[in-house]
Amino acid sequence: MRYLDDINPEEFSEWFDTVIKEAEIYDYGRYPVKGMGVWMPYGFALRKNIIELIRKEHDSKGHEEILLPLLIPEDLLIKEEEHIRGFRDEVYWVTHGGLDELDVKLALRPTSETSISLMESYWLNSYKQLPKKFYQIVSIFRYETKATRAMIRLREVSTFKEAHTAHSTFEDADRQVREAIEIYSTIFDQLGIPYVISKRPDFDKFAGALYTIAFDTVMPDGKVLQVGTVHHLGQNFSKSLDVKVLQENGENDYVWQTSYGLSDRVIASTISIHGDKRGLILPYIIAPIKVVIIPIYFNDEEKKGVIEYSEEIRNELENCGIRTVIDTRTELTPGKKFYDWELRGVPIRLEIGKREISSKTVVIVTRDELKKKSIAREKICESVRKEGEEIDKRLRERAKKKMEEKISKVEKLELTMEYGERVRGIIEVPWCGSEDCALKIQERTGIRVLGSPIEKPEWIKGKTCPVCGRNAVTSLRLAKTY
Ligand SMILES: Nc1ncnc2c1ncn2[C@@H]1O[C@H](COS(=O)(=O)NC(=O)[C@@H](N)CS)[C@@H](O)[C@H]1O
Ligand SMILES: [Zn+2]
Repeated sequence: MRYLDDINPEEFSEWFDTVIKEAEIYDYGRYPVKGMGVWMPYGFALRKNIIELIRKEHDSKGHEEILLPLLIPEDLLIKEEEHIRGFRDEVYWVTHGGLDELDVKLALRPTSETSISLMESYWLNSYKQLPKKFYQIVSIFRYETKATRAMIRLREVSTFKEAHTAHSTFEDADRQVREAIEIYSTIFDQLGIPYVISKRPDFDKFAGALYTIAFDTVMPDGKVLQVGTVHHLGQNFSKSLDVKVLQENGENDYVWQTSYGLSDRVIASTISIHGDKRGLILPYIIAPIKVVIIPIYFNDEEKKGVIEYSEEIRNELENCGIRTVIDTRTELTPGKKFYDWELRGVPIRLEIGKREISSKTVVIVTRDELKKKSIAREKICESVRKEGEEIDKRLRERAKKKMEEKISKVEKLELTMEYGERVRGIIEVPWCGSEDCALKIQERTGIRVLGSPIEKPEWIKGKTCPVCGRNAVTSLRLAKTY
């Protein structure tokens, strides 16, 4: 099997670190600051396409893109009590300007609820302006003390999309949470990343939130990665930063807020979930290079015709917006070229030799199936687009099936570390709903509580909580996480 299924954590991190380097996506570990990596040209183009997809979904739902300063003065950052308690150990501070000590310490933003709320206290004064939906795609900084990893756990999170919304009522903010869940579901579906959506336990919600909803995916090594989160912030930040609007009833009231974030982990999971032993398999929708043409000839006589035919096809594909390259390198054999472009995950390869010219066809090989088939030269744009859609559909379905195989319902949970050590993927247990029991399960098994499904599952009917024996009201998901 070429795919990475059931690869163990060490092998998987070896595969990931090697592929992002060899495919020239991301240079990690050589830049002399821990937790900060470099986007290389091909990786930057991939990141750009993923950002465009994220932008499109936010813009289509009435979000306005803004840009807030990187630095947050200490007195502003500490305004919301719970927020700063949660972030205190993670904040980077700027203390000097040149040789001068700054009179106020400046934080590198770990996230921007405080700075956006301050600006909203100037911008917002009437309910007629609400709901307001802002977002920015920036670098944020967190002094992560757990092991840092390329794209997955960074100290400079270089692709951080943070959305911040303001509403007249609690209910409208709740509606926004549901809209954010829709936006994230669409983004992950387009990237073929499968996910489970869970309400985090209170002991693991975002600092300053009323509640947190998280998108988790299962990586090839069976460990779970939190790839997106949505938070209902209540009036916590609007009260501490005095964001009030004149309501319809003539009262001045604090706005209700939400925030939701994605990061470089979206790129890391797209790479990891679809990759195989040969390297990347990039979904057609976000591949920087959609088609690579490999001209095949055995002498200069043939070469001229084959290159001409290839250029004609490349030009036609480029003209219909399909990024296509012809690999004319003379120092590599076709076989070496196949290997190189498969490593880079280019979704479609066209092989063109003299036979194709005479039969007015091309040989097409899709990166996920790696099977050759001959298709007509005419309507090449349409055929390539159709093949691209088929690739993305197959990638999405394969990934979803793989994840579902790694989710198991467990009625009798052994509350031991040995049991926890053996867990791969996600386990779901019946749960009484008490956070105390959830904490006990986490402590006794050593695996992380992801939270509970947002819709109550049927299967827990008549089942009991593995800790207290009371009737289950919902299920609790647990997993080894990044
Ligand atoms: N150190 C990190 N490296 C890479 N991604 C991270 C890191 N920390 C968080 N993330 C990702 O960023 C997402 C949003 O971060 S968060 O803390 O949960 N939420 C916020 O910061 C809120 N302000 C919403 S933007 C997380 O779901 C996770 O996928
Ligand atoms: Zn219980």
